[in-house]
Amino acid sequence: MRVIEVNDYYELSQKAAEMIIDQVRKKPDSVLGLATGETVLETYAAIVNDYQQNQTSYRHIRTFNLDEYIGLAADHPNSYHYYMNEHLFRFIDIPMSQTYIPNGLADDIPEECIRYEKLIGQCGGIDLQILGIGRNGHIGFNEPGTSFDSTTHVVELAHSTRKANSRFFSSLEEVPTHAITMGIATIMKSRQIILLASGERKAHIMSQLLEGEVTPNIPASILKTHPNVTIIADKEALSLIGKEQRKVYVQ
Ligand SMILES: N[C@@H]1[C@@H](O)[C@H](O)[C@@H](COP(=O)(O)O)O[C@@H]1O
Repeated sequence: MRVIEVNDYYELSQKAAEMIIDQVRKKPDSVLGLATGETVLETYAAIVNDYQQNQTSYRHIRTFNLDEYIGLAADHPNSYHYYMNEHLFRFIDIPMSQTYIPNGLADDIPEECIRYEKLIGQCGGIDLQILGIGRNGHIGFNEPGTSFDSTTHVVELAHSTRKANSRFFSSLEEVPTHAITMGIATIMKSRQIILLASGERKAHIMSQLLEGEVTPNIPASILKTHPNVTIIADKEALSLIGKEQRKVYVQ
């Protein structure tokens, strides 16, 4: 695991976009794993900007999103389907039929999880997975305590996660209680992973992640055992890292 330290959120977004665009140019039929949340917003904006300036093509790219709320329709403004269309897909030349997001309205949700997991395999697995990190260390919606062997599954969202995500809803009650998420084993099968962390609100979890053990209590800690993980984090997110850990990880 290597950590690239950047000055601020702007630089983080530029760097992340650059690495994704690089992957797309090198392998135009790449399978990308995508995340939602606030952190990746400007990365997507930078990708759109590059598309408009340089016409990088996504025609043969396939994408798999990490997660989706259960019970929100694709056109609900807080669904991750809506988020992805709104911030990325509608601006680039990717055919919508090549963009996959778990269906949180499926009649048979456990079956949907199995289908989604299989589909990733049928597409050859994920070349590059983008991750954000929750303040409790969650990746996707894999909350603390999730088995490292988990594949795509249903989760009950932690109160802290619902509270954190309630900023996008009009009230906490409106935040769905459950979601479908790729599992930790699903994420770990990706050939390359980039995790993004920005701002002071991620400083505590970043120090726990970099200084602590590999433990299911901090789902992101498993990334330390993956052969190709890059963390892009800004100074604020790395502000609580001790000197020794800095030497080990930070470039
Ligand atoms: N399911 C998402 C995650 O995929 C995301 O990475 C994380 C961090 O979000 P943010 O970037 O808004 O801090 O929280 C959400 O719960």
